[in-house]
Amino acid sequence: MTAPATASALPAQTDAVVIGAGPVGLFQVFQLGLQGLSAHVIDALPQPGGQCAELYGDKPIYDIPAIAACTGHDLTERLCAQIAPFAPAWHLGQQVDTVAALDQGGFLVVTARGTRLHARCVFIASGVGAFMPRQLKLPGLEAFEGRQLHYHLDDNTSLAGRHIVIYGGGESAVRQAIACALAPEAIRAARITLLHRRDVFDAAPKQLDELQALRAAGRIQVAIGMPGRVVQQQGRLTALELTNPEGQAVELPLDMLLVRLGLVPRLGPIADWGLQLERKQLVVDGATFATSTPGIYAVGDAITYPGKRKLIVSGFHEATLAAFGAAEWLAGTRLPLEYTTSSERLQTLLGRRG
Ligand SMILES: Cc1cc2nc3c(=O)[nH]c(=O)nc-3n(C[C@H](O)[C@H](O)[C@H](O)COP(=O)(O)OP(=O)(O)OC[C@H]3O[C@@H](n4cnc5c(N)ncnc54)[C@H](O)[C@@H]3O)c2cc1C
Repeated sequence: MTAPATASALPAQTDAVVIGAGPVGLFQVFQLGLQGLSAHVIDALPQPGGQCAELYGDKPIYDIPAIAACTGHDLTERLCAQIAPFAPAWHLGQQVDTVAALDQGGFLVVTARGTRLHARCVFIASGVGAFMPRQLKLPGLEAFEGRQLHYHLDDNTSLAGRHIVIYGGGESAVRQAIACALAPEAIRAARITLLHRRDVFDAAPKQLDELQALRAAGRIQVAIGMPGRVVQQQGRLTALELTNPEGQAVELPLDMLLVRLGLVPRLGPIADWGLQLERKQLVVDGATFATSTPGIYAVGDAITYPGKRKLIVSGFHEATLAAFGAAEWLAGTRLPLEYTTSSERLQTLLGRRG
């Protein structure tokens, strides 16, 4: 952890900040809600779900208790619905840079986008690290980021009249190309090109069928080649120069380039927060999931303890005990176990009673 911070602007107050909106961070919010603790959730990605949404959104998971099969996206949706009664505050698309103990108690949590939160306790559910888009490195390309070069696209961004090139061969590139082709006509791109180094795409069979149908209908074009150079005119990115499979240099004109080469996890600033680490994993007490700093808890793939398994169900167990650990630490006393089936207090918190 960095030195005690002095706040320049008044940060929002909350019981808990949950760093990471993967499946374990989401379930952490639920368990905190049952303890009557409010939460703000922060994730570097623009949407919740962590690895489930980003790495296997359309693939099936078979080992979630009582759900015979669901996809990564399904699980994320179910978890978001389950925590809705607790109305967490969301801060997506921003990485947490600093967690600092405050002289007056609690922690100041600051993100790269300047969000400042004063929390009574902090839960690190950061998985394998903050997911950042894998960048396309070409001389001069970086200068177009945010204008013609993007790594994420909001659903309602208007591409009307433009030629968008989506670069990548994995699930997220394919999904993005399909979404662009099926966008409402008023905002749909004039031309959509999916660019990959070979004509083989790694996505779920349903998506591959959809891609094939849209290609056959001429709504998505596929370009094969490796980008080697940017072409610009009067400060505008006008094309990418590709080396095609025959080894020739060809130009692919474009108005917008969306790079979807997957994500790379970065442990990032967590290593600077003064917490005990073992092989880049946070060391926790397996009874309360407290880290080496009182008031900071850690759960999910980010942690290590004897017997740790990197499974979603293990993370759910950890989140449950971490919420009890924090609630008892804040209350200074042991708290009773209540069941959601029979506790009026819990049912009221869940919005199941009038
Ligand atoms: C291909 C694949 C298939 C899998 N299949 C299964 C399965 O069938 N069953 C199963 O149980 N498990 C499965 N797993 C493992 C499972 O996905 C992980 O155990 C689970 O995602 C861990 O959840 P988490 O919430 O701890 O971390 P993650 O899902 O990694 O989420 C962590 C989140 O924290 C964010 N973050 C990190 N650092 C910061 C920061 N500083 N600021 C802001 N945000 C930050 C990241 O952006 C990320 O969104 C699979 C994993 C993979 C890769």
